[in-house]
Amino acid sequence: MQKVEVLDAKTKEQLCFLDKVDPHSTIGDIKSLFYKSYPQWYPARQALRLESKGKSLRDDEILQNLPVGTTATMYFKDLGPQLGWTTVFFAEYIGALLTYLLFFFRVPYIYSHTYAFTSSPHPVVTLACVCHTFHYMKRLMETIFVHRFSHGTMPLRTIIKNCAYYWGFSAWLAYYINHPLYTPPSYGELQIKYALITFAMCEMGNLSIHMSLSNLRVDGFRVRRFPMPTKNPFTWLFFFVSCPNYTYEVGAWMSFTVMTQVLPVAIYTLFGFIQMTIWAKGKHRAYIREFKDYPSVRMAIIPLIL
Ligand SMILES: CCCCCCCCCCCCCCC/C=C/C(=O)SCCNC(=O)CCNC(=O)[C@H](O)C(C)(C)COP(=O)(O)OP(=O)(O)OC[C@H]1O[C@@H](n2cnc3c(N)ncnc32)[C@H](O)[C@@H]1OP(=O)(O)O
Ligand SMILES: NC(=O)C1=CN([C@@H]2O[C@H](COP(=O)(O)OP(=O)(O)OC[C@H]3O[C@@H](n4cnc5c(N)ncnc54)[C@H](OP(=O)(O)O)[C@@H]3O)[C@@H](O)[C@H]2O)C=CC1
Repeated sequence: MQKVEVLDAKTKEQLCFLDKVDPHSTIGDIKSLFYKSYPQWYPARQALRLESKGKSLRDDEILQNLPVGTTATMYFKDLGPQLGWTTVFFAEYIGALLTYLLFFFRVPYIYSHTYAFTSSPHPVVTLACVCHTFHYMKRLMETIFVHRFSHGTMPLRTIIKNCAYYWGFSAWLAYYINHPLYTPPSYGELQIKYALITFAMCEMGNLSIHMSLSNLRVDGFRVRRFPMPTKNPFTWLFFFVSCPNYTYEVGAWMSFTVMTQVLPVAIYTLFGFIQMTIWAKGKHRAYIREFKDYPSVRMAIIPLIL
């Protein structure tokens, strides 16, 4: 049996002393024991570390494999309120989807009252609504049926930030696309048709990558692997980039920009691109660090460039 003392990471004050812990226990088990003494800190809120400012231990790490003596000293940090990913994504995506529809149906008090519940004479406006709705419905379905998230939860402050981002931008895009004075794209049907084709391809590509990532975890979270192209041609982008799901996501929004020819859509695409590039570069660096045989030709998000 092993002893575990848990100290507050900030004050170094002892919060708990567990004197009979099975050495095969995981960090997740220790969090559950700690939770018994502190019911306000459910396991998902807890971060346990071996150094007060070090890296948080993963829930699946085993006590006897850690570099500790007979008494393991761990530092506790409260991560604050947490929400499950499915709840978070429902709030983000359903919010974005419904906000857009308010503008599409021109509910009163958005545009002049003479336009209340009228529809646009331009077919591209309806097509844009179908594409936007499809995009978020797809992401909702992926959240339920495809993704296997490693973090069980998300911080409450992240959901507030993400909802502001998605709902705010959805309203802004929808306002202009569904505006009674909206003018269709300069090159008419040809522009719309090509944009629709690339949009559909990018959506299929994005789904294919999400399925590949999910398949990496079919046998649980323990085996560490990096993603590889499969027989599905949409996954061949893995030959060139570490995060093709982001490449396809940016492609879908670029197509939507060409389809609607609306400046706020281009601005939203740019914001998404910047955010995804930051994440992709971080993940790319992590893959290179972890896997010595990582393909050197791969870039983070844009083949051969970025
Ligand atoms: C016209 C309208 C305009 C509107 C404008 C609105 C402006 C808003 C701009 C904001 C832009 C935001 C863009 C969002 C786009 C969103 C897209 C998506 O929805 S993508 C899918 C959703 N994904 C995410 O949102 C990412 C969420 N994930 C995270 O935030 C992090 O993964 C994490 C915090 C959960 C964990 O971080 P990670 O790097 O994996 O862990 P570390 O161990 O390195 O820790 C770093 C740091 O975070 C603390 N931490 C870790 N876990 C948690 C947790 N569960 N809760 C709270 N805090 C956590 C950890 O302790 C570290 O802190 P430190 O102080 O260093 O100790
Ligand atoms: N329009 C916009 O502004 C933005 C849109 N998005 C969209 O949302 C989608 C999801 O975003 P995000 O969560 O950041 O995408 P990620 O690529 O970080 O993750 C997608 C899923 O794949 C898992 N995963 C990732 N890498 C691996 C790996 N090497 N092995 C096993 N599983 C892995 C993740 O698990 P884990 O829980 O470990 O992360 C997660 O479940 C994006 O693909 C994009 O389509 C995202 C950001 C901005």
